[in-house]
Amino acid sequence: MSLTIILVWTIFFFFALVITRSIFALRFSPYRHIPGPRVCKITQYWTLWHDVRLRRVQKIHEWHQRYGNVVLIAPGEISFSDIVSTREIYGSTCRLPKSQYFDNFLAYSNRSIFSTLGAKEHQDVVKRTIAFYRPASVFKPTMLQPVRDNVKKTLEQLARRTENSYATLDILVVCNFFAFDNVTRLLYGPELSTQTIEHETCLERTKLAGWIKAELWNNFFYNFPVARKALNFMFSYCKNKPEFLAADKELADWNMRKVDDAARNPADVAVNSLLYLLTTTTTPNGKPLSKSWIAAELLDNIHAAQSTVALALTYTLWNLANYPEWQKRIRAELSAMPLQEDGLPAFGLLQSSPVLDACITESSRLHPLSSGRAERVVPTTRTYDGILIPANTIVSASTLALHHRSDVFPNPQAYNPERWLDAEGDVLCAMQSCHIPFGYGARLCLGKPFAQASIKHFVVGILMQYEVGVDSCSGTTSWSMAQLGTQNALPRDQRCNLLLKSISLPTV
Ligand code: HEM
Repeated sequence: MSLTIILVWTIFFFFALVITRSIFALRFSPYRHIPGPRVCKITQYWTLWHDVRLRRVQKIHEWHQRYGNVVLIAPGEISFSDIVSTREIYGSTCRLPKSQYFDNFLAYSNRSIFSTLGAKEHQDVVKRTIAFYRPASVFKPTMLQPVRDNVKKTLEQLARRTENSYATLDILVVCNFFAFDNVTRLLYGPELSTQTIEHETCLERTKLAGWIKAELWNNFFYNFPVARKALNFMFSYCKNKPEFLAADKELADWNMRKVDDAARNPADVAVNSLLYLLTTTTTPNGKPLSKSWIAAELLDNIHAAQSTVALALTYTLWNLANYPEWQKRIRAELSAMPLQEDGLPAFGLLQSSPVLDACITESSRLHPLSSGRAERVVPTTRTYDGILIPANTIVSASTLALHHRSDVFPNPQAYNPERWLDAEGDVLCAMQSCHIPFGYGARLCLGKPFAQASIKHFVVGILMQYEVGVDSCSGTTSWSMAQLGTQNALPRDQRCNLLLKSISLPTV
């Protein structure tokens, strides 16, 4: 047979396959009645293509705007953007298991709390640490003081860099350092945490840049794990592996060294750290937790806490830089608060500061930071929002679409903290229900109270010292700040240059 005939037959079979698959998907598939782009009904590759381009989250939001609350995003995968379905998917009643996507978050071959799939298994492991993250624990002065100290140290560092007047700085880098120092302190305690805030070029800090690069590649690697293996193999003999390949392993090794240090010198582990809790906790049959599970849980907490908090801070400051009138209103609120010895208002007062709250909440509505794939699996055929969903379908809620519902948030693209100050009764209730930056229900973010306390302290510290502005020459624009559809939604340019101008707030 000649090569031409083989080629013709190959093309013929390919088209026959595509046509058969399309006819099946559009006429006979159990998903044919679900609204969504036609191409998504036929193949999963269209959504996958947007995923590796880091545009998945935004695309799904666009599809919700076009097709409504229920959208088929790939054969067997459905996204929702209404609160009733969101409650059913994530609420404690149905307790749907997480999808296999979370296998990507295994560390040292262990499942951390975050990557545990089944509801029952999750209930068993979350018991170990849940009390550690509760407001009653993290809002204790012993837990909050290190955060406040880190704000102070960051401000001292900024004062040197702004020479007490003004400068344009990449605030994302500053926020990354702050978030990293905070979480490492929470996890490992003072002896084993970074404690390097003074040294901008220390090992951990230079590695942060690599971790951000690795984050940008993760969507590709999660979809094509073989590609990661192949690249790792190709570069295995290179001394200097590209940062995006080496960073994850370096962080994992660095974290494991902390666990080893703790095992060698248990006296160095502070009693209020997560490491202490994990090393002193036992399984139901009285055995200590395995070293690799402890390390996996700590590593997962770094992933969960570091870039999310850094980005929450960055976007809050970016929005305030664009709306200086809200900075003034926060400062007016703060000016009525007496300051503690460390120069910041007491946390109790920050907790009841409606303008500050409204500005941070509105920022997290416009820029949700963990808006990736919170997928769950429907075990049996059932109805959501009046639509029959076959068993084993992967379901998720689109955080971006919920946060931009125009019936709940009029003019949803606008940064308008006033909406949170004005709303009451049912309107406020609907807004709160559709605002899920920390997830929802049974798997709600454990670190939410700690994250909120860190964000408040940092924003207040900055606004008390500086007017934050947009520097039109810096290259940071709304375009460069548009979020990428990654697990932690980074800005497109991975930087945020803001102008910091010193001010002095009248003291009380
Ligand atoms: C602004 C900052 C943060 C955001 C936006 C955020 C967001 C989220 C979201 C959306 C989830 C749920 C994911 C899912 O349902 O699949 C989650 C889970 C989790 N987060 Fe956070 N997070 C933040 C900060 C933190 C911090 C500071 C910590 C730790 C100190 C933390 C620890 C965790 C853990 C352990 C889980 C897993 C919970 C479980 O499965 O039971 N997060 N986070």
